[in-house]
Amino acid sequence: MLADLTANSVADALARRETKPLADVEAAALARPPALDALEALRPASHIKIIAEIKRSSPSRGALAQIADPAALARSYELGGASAISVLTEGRKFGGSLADLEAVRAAVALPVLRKDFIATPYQVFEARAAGADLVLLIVAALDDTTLRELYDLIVALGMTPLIETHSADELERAAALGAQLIGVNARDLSTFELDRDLFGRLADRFPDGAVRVAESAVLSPADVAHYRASGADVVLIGEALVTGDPIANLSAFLAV
Ligand SMILES: O=P(O)(O)OC[C@@H](O)[C@@H](O)c1c[nH]c2ccccc12
Repeated sequence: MLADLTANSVADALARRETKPLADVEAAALARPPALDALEALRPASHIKIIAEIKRSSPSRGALAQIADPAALARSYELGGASAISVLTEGRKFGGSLADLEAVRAAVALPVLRKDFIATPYQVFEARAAGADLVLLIVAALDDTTLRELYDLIVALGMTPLIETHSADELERAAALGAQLIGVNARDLSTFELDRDLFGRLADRFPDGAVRVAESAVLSPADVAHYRASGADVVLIGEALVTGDPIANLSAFLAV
């Protein structure tokens, strides 16, 4: 399933490349004002930090929310105290687009993450051209050579890679990259099964100094407290924020 999601995202990027050649996207990426310092925004603090996600649907959960105006939702996230915003740009299963990312970028002063199945340099240039400050790389979807190439390109463009893992072995691969921002996704992207305790089991295997991000499966403040107690610096929350009152939910999540 992860392989299909990635193959589809790469195919969609190749189709866009027909009308927007790499040289154009590269030029647009380099013409952007510099990316925001996401590592600074997500630096460990005395309180948990939240990356708030804009996601219309997912293969595991189906339709979640219409989100006619992603910029307005992003402004609510900013008002509610989020430290960064994640925008799903995958179109087929998650209902997102690069236009969503651009609209969000224009609406808020927070760092913005391109959340997609990134496997080619073209997609990284697209992210920067749309105004992304962070780009997600999923270790399970990439071989080490590609992972290194994309990681270095993200950094060279002034952005911050968020390296997503789902096992001790993948955490080691993230550490070998020198990654400073590493996530553990509670959801296995091959089976879509949730393991809420995976983050806790892996928390002390993060490399020294890395910012520790717990991804997925937060529905209540108790879930945030559980991740915090297990060592998370940051939690990435989608479903609970797009289906409920974003400002009220953020303030409850930040109060733990
Ligand atoms: O909606 P949730 O359970 O709060 O999860 C958010 C986020 O972690 C999830 O959307 C996600 C994490 N990693 C991904 C990779 C691709 C697509 C989606 C994701």
